[in-house]
Amino acid sequence: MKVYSGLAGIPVVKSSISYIDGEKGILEYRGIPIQELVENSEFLEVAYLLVFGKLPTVNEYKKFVSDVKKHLQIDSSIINLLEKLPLNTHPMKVLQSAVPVFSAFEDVEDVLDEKHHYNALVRMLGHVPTVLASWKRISNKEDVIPPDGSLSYGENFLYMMRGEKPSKEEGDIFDKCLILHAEHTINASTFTAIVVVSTLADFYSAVSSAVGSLSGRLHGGANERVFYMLSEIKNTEDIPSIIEEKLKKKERIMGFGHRIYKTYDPRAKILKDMLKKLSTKKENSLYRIAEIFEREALKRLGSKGIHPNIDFYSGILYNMLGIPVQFYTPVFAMARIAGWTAHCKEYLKENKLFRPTQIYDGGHNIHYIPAEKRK
Ligand SMILES: CC(=O)SCCNC(=O)CCNC(=O)[C@H](O)C(C)(C)COP(=O)(O)OP(=O)(O)OC[C@H]1O[C@@H](n2cnc3c(N)ncnc32)[C@H](O)[C@@H]1OP(=O)(O)O
Ligand SMILES: O=C([O-])CC(=O)C(=O)O
Repeated sequence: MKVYSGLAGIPVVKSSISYIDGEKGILEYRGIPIQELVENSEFLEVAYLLVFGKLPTVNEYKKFVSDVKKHLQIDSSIINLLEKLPLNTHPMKVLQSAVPVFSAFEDVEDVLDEKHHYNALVRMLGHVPTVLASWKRISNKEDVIPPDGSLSYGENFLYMMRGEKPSKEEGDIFDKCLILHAEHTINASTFTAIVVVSTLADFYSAVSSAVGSLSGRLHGGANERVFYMLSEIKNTEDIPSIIEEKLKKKERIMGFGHRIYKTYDPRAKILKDMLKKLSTKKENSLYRIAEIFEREALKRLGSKGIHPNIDFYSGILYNMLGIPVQFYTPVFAMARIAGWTAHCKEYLKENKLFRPTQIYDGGHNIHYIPAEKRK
């Protein structure tokens, strides 16, 4: 028997939700290239596409958006809960704690029932932006701003978080970021979600667990670390030695490398293009640093198939949109609700409890030693 470390290269599902060609740098959602969706669609439409397998008709989409917007308002008990938390609680932990509480507002009769899948999806898409924006305001001792359903999904989030309405351009940029983060086959957090749902736990438990999985620095948590890494650079001439030093110490370069992509992550390319366009209008020193960092890191890592991933450039865009650094990974989670839900729903069609095995390499017949005799 052999151990498949990290399950690398082992298929655990058949799925029609998204497709990656890691050699060519291709990503498709339900067969549609990511570039085309970023160009033409909006996040909630993409969420619908991912979960229901097709683009919605005009009426289907109207109903879906209206159902999500009905859930932008959260119960005052959730705000009370947030108000009791220590002010320095990381927003990923806040999110991980808040999502299971949403189940108190839905009578989940049967996890296999598609009604639950729909209800949980629209509730989480509606509640999560409000929880995050409220936590940003509460933790800064600012007044919570109620949602404004007349704004687009992304505009409303920026408004609730910042306290001022974003421009149309800011709303569009944010929406495109959400599309790019919505889904990515069986990554660690999506795998977590389907493992949880395979026990027939509800979708809130699956998503809460997935949020925990996404928070780690080898996964979504890298976007926050990239921002700190780049912000610490005072002089661009130091970049080559900073990279050398990290590699010498066997440290990972945050925002670089991927289990599946052995070339440039197509999402990073789109984010970089968006930043490049914005930087021609307004000088952005962090983007300039990131570009030089990328060039220098690629000189050392590119030949090993280690390139920028989605987490490398996203934080610089979020920074431009006025989103505080600790909220970069939570914003990733907000978008990924779509992918997690799509996979949970798909997995339950032919559910099989996840229960892998192990190769035991411990001892046998070892006897209990009373505490006073232990060394
Ligand atoms: C949304 C996302 O989750 S995207 C990924 C976000 N995570 C990061 O940006 C963190 C930095 N990146 C990494 O740690 C890795 O690239 C991972 C974990 C994402 C994927 O790596 P894996 O496929 O598991 O490869 P693994 O960890 O086995 O690394 C293979 C080799 O590449 C090296 N390597 C991989 N990524 C990096 C990196 N970012 N910096 C330096 N070296 C790296 C490893 O040190 C290892 O070298 P070795 O064979 O000499 O020991
Ligand atoms: O696919 C992965 O392993 C990580 C990733 O890029 C994502 O989840 O977006």
